Amino acid sequence: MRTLFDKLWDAHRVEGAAIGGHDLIAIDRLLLHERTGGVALKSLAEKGLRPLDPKRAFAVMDHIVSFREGRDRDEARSPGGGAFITETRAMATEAGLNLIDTDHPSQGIVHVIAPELAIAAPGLTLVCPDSHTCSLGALGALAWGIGSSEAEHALATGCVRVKKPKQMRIRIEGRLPPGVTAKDLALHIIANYGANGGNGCAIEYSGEAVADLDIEARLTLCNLAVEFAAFTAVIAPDEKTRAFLEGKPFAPPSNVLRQRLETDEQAVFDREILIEATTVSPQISWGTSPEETISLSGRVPTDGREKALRYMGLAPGMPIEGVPIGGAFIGSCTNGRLSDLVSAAKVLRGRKVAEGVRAVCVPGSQGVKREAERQGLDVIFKDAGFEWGAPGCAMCFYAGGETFAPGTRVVSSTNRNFEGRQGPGVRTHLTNPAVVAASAVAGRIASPSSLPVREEAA
Ligand SMILES: CC(C)[C@H](C(=O)O)[C@@H](O)C(=O)O
Ligand code: SF4
Repeated sequence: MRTLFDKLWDAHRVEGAAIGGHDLIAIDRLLLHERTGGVALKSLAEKGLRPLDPKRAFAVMDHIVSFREGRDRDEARSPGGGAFITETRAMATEAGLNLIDTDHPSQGIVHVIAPELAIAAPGLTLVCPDSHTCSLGALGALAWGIGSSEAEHALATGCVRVKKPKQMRIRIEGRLPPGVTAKDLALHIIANYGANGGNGCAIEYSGEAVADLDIEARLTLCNLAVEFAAFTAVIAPDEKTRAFLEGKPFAPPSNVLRQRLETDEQAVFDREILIEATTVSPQISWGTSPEETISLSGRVPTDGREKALRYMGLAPGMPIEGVPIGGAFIGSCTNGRLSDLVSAAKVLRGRKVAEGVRAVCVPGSQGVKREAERQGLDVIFKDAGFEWGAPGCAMCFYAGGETFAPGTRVVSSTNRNFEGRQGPGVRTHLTNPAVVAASAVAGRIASPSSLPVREEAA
């Protein structure tokens, strides 16, 4: 009796190659970005080695690229950052990798474009020197983040040496209430079990509420697994997965996509968690770790955590709703997909961002941007007073260069709220895109339902 994860693992474990408790796992597809992937390519070239199978590797530009609409090809968002772009391009080209360059029609955040292009698909192993590679497990792939030197190894050998993790199943039964998203579910889990709750495990998310999620929402749920200290996350592929991937450029053939891939009924996990979906509410982080999260209608905790409170400029026991903000960001591999932009635009339509708030939306990929523009979402965002950016990680993490002013309180659709994550002194509150939009309009942390009724709707 095996779990889905066991099946993925066994199908890729190289027989007879285990050493010191580690297995050798064959990698189907390797993703690299200009921030950490370029390092791996450079180191490999310096050793005089070449990728074993360059067409299995994809070099993507996302972390350092400028998010200025109309940016130039080599324009970075941090001083000196252009070298990451030009060097990665040169080495990826020389090595014969698939290159998704800054001006490529599919460019975007690696974890956003891998599903869009079906580079990630059920049954495949994928690695990338980036921690949020766990997102791709949402498609039934075995995908996890590695270091640059492991990426170099994977390029050269097509394999990665890795210890098989323990396994945890998180079943989410029942239905999420209206207005509660996959982001809220993920934050709820981290808040309740702690940022170390995943404890290095491979997590399988299952249950009615997970089956109900569309693929983009599943990607969001799995994206935050690494903030739960999990090795990775997986979700069994279903008809939605197949429908999502079919016909995309790198999709496996239909008969492969149709294979059943799921946990056997009697399979045993090292740990099981059961969550009742109806108990989950919209969430927002108040502190400097994703576990420092409360319900949007809740109050800042009164027990300890003084350092986080001081950094965030909050007092124990105060309601989080109503706290004035200076910035809003919608984007990232967590919530920078079309459905995220749609949910924010629904709140923004016919409304304006409050004075004194800098609001920025950066679609996760060129594909997301194109579709959003086709639907007129860019007009809604811009009319409301949002900046509309060019795809990339943008303000999800500070890379030097442009950011919010020090001390600015920012509501953000991203996944990390560490001190300085979005810039020196910047205070990040993680939440879902609709709450980001509502807060931008209100000029304070606010739920969409608390906004005054729009004139046209009155
Ligand atoms: C730069 C990269 C290695 C990093 C990661 O691994 O996650 C980044 O994407 C992040 O989100 O902090
Ligand atoms: S969008 Fe943010 S979390 Fe995602 S890969 Fe980029 S920097 Fe990392």
